[in-house]
Amino acid sequence: MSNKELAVVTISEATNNLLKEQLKEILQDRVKVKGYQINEIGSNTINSDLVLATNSLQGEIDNYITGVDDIIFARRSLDFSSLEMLIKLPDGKEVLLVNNTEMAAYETKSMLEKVGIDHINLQPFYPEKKLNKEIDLAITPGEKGYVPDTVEDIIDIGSRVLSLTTIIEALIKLDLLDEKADLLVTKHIKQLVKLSNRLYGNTKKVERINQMLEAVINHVHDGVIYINQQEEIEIFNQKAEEIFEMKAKEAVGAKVEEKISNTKLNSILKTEDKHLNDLQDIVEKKIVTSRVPVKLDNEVIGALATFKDVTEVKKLEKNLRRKLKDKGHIAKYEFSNIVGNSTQINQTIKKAKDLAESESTILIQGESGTGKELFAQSIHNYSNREKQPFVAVNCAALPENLLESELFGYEEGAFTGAKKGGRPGVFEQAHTGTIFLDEVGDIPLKIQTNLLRVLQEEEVMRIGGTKVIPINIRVIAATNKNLRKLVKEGKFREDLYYRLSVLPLKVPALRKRKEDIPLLIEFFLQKFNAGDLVFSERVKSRLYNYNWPGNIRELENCIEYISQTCNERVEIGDLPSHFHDEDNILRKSIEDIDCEIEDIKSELEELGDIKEYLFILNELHLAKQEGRNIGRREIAKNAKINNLHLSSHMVRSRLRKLESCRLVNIGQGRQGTKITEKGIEFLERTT
Ligand SMILES: Nc1ncnc2c1ncn2[C@@H]1O[C@H](COP(=O)(O)OP(=O)(O)OP(=O)(O)O)[C@@H](O)[C@H]1O
Repeated sequence: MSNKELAVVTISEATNNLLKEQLKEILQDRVKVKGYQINEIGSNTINSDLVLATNSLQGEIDNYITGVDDIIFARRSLDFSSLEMLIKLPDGKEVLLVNNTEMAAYETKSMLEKVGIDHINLQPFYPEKKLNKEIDLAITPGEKGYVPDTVEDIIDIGSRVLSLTTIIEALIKLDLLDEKADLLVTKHIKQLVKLSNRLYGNTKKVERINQMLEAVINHVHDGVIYINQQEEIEIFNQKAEEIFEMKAKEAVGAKVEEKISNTKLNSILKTEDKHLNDLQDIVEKKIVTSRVPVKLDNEVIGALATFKDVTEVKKLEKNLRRKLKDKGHIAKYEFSNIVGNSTQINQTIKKAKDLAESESTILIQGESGTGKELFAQSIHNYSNREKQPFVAVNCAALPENLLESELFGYEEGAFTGAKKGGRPGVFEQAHTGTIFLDEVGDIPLKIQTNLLRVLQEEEVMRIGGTKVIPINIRVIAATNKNLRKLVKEGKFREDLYYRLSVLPLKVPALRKRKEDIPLLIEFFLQKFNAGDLVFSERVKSRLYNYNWPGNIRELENCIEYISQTCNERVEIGDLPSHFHDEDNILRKSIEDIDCEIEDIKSELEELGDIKEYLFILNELHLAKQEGRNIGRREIAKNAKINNLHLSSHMVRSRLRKLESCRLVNIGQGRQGTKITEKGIEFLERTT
């Protein structure tokens, strides 16, 4: 369930239930829908993100609800299917129009008149109203209880449902229009088109469909075309403009065959058959088309088609095929390939082995480069499916339409060069084996819905296909994102999250299992044939204390870099620059300082007599303690007194060396040279 909430406020319980039902059907589990009857609100506060109240509560609702900024007053429309009966009533017939409030009665009257029911004489009637003449017929939108007993016949046109405009307004406010547009259009388009045709005849065309409907149609990701009985185009959405490279202005009103050859839409008017997911070449493009007749009273009044352009997918597909071929569908790694001996990694391996034995979906979570895929492959190879395929798909690497085809496949002929029998998606390829959905947190919402269905029903339908293919797979998903957070933000379906995270496995970050670093360094040195490289103590310490944001992958890259750039010995300066960035280094440990001091000591020893360096540092330290400056001449003089041969020139070169080790700071002119904190530490630890 999403964390968004919508409150529906009405007068009657019946209306409340009806509106809630309608909203739930559209919003499904994306938004929590709560119902309140106005009289029952009392002192209860409503904390929903959005309130949808019936129109008759305008002006009144403020007395009941405070602190809610967003209130939509529901406009409601009729259930179109019942209008036929009203059309058949004789002209001028007097009819009671019964509703639960005065406002609602007048609203319904005006709505009926707007849709063309203006040939009968509608008399609004509501509870307080007195009936001063006898009328034998009442029309009511679901409020039969208010019809006076004297009335003989009642036509119940059904409760008024939320108008499309209101639904769209709510979806916009809940930030869900993009996601729900496809669903809305399929639900409403047929009804509205039917109505506009039936009630307005053919003289008034697409302008009869309100602007909001057009907005919805234009939001749909597929091209949409609707033709009437005369084969004239009435609806031509923006996506259709793109696919057919033609403006709607040019298309609407024209015969479909004159504008677009080969849509086969006009034949649907005659055959009345449905054609779902056909693959066609239209305007030199590969298009997946679905066509359905639109019927009223069993009479075909038009035909509707949707078009999905798959040309682009085809191009991307080629590259992807190549990549996948390189990859093969086998899992190379086993648990024994996982390098490390820390308690953390050993526990993770143990848990993974336990999980491998079950058949349930596993969700592996961990930072990037921690070895999630390595674990997924090892789990597969440890499971009963080890001899079956292991198919990995990186959900973040592919654009939406390509990912869809990658997962679910295409039917025969979808792409030039595609194999006979179409191309199976990874679900089919992984049949009887394991599918590894890497970066699962990056799957677009639209595909999440399909994915959930495949996981629940254990069957797939290829794009352009009609048959369902049963599949038997074990799913391992991985992500470096916080899926729970994505669910809260509405970016990941909660139901899918629960479906995937049946068995969670957390792979620890490298910085949390430092003991493994030396083992991994050794392992990668062997891998890159650089086993005889010697690391200085400082390098070892730096690699140990580095925070490794890219985890093992970064360590692997680092060792590869070193193996190519260094010979024999690796010094601190040989590491890439970001290894020197303070932000990337964990707070230094005592061992780290010790190692560093050892390194400097051996470096200075190599340069000559270390005593000379220690003498200079000592002189600087004494001067610092006494709060005076000391120059290189004075140091040279004092050295002589102590039987040490150090010319002022020699002092200068040694100071430079000490500065490069950050043990001293050489100041300008009279400022003189100062020992640093690190210099003092070095002195204390070395003497
Ligand atoms: N414990 C380990 N022992 C040896 N090699 C490892 C280990 N963990 C990871 N690797 C290696 O590190 C690299 C990254 O691992 P992998 O691709 O499995 O990480 P990941 O967590 O799936 O990364 P991402 O989240 O970026 O997809 C691979 O080359 C893998 O072989």
